[in-house]
Amino acid sequence: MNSGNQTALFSYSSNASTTANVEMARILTEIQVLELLFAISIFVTIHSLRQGRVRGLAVWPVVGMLPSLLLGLRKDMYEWITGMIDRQGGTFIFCGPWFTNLHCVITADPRNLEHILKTKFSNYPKGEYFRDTLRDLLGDGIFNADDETWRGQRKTASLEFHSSAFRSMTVQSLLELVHSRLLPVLAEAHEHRKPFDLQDVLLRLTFDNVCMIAFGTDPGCLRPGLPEIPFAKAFENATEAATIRFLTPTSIWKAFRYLDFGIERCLRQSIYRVDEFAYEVIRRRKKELASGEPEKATRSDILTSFTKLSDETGNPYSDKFLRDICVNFILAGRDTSSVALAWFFWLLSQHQEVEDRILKELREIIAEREGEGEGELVFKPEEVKKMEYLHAALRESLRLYPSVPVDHKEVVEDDVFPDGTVVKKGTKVLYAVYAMGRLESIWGKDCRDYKPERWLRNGRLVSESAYKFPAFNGGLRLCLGRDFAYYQMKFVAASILHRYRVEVAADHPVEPKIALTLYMKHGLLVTLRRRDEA
Ligand code: HEM
Repeated sequence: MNSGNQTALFSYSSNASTTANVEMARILTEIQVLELLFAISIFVTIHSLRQGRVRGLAVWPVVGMLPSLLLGLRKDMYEWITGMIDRQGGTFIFCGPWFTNLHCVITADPRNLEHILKTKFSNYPKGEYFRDTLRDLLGDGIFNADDETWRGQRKTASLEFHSSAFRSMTVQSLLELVHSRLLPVLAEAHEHRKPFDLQDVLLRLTFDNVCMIAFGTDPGCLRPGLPEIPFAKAFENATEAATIRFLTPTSIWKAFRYLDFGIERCLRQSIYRVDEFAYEVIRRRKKELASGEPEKATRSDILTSFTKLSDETGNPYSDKFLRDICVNFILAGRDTSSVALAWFFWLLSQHQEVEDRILKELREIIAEREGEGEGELVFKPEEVKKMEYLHAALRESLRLYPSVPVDHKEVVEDDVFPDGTVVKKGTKVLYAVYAMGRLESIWGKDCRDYKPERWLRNGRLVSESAYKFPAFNGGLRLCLGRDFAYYQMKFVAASILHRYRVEVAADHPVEPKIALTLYMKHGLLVTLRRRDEA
């Protein structure tokens, strides 16, 4: 019994020491693991920060530069990118998390832009990633197309944009919109003395205008009471939802689309409404053209022109292709000039001396009129052409606030940029148009000042390389609507400024929104004061 007890005691103490040893070993292992993890994290942190010194931002395992990007997004993202590019000498390689589409090269070097947009144009298409992301909305339209699909549309649309019929249609449609819709809406706002969102009013104006150009139809967004128009709303929702795809891993948005879930469901429904409108207009137009009424057949909008043409096989274009063409033109022209005008009016409110010079120019132009009656003053196309200071003021505003703040290409074959950056096949390349307007290396010490004189020599407008000032893109894909956009902006700005002083509401916050187009995040709240008021 005793010996048995002793054995039990012995065996107990031997068991106890084994358990203690096991416990000790476990604790030691845990400490070692913790030490190892600690050492690894110190190593990773030092490595990431060291990488940061060379590459501009710390590069963390798995998430890459995402933490710094998120910090940048909390403030002003465009300014953050500008600072980063400036510190990196003009080109910056962003390493996104491995599970996202965010890896890219961002450049603001004019030499690189010339290389991408002109010299090696065919090596830098929009690419499959861009096309895939926007295909549901844009189809095979000019914005989303490369190679032959793009070339054919570009050629036809370019001929159209330069035809005198098209020019007079755009001039006439704008005149009607400004004088019978914009000015009455402004007069009403002035009468009620209440602040209103000028950016919204301008957006309605350019949306109606571009629909008249693309479809030959006026959706009527700009009307007293500023009604909500289902087609315009659907277009806006579709663009916003499609933009979100750029920030979402491809597999995730595709899964959401498959499940018809969340933002993808909203996108599908919005595109459905856009299509409903587009196909109805196409159906009506084809019927009109078939009826042979001469008045209808002489329309010169984009839809009518393309409907009369045939594809390379000699067949008329399909309704789907006509829809794609029109939707792309609306996307191109619906908000670019309006947001540019909103920033322009805001800059003017900060620079009285620029407004005074514009008014002087308008007075001089009006003074040249001879023997004209007292009726409502309507600026003529030849007068708009003479507004060179106003042109310079708008261009300067686009330099600081480009409507398309960042643009995108994809590399076809490995290449080296003129600044020495190596780009591999499939790399996404962004060119930071917003940053380019704020680089001392491009514009000198006063790069952040608003100075229309920058664009004038002896009072005459001088041009600048599109690779230094790419607000309208450059090279073979230069904006097709550039001349019209300047005409539109000058006509609208002159018609408003001649009648009203635009006063931005005190303390109204002004900052850019992160989107494909540089909207003012909170709109532009203004009141109007008539020029002839005391
Ligand atoms: C201030 C106003 C405008 C600005 C700043 C602007 C800017 C641009 C930019 C940056 C591009 C290149 C986009 C890209 O390829 O990714 C572009 C292309 C284009 N723009 Fe504009 N745009 C303006 C107004 C307009 C208007 C009013 C129209 C038509 C009525 C228009 C029609 C086009 C078309 C058709 C393209 C495609 C050209 C191509 O890919 O070959 N734009 N525009």
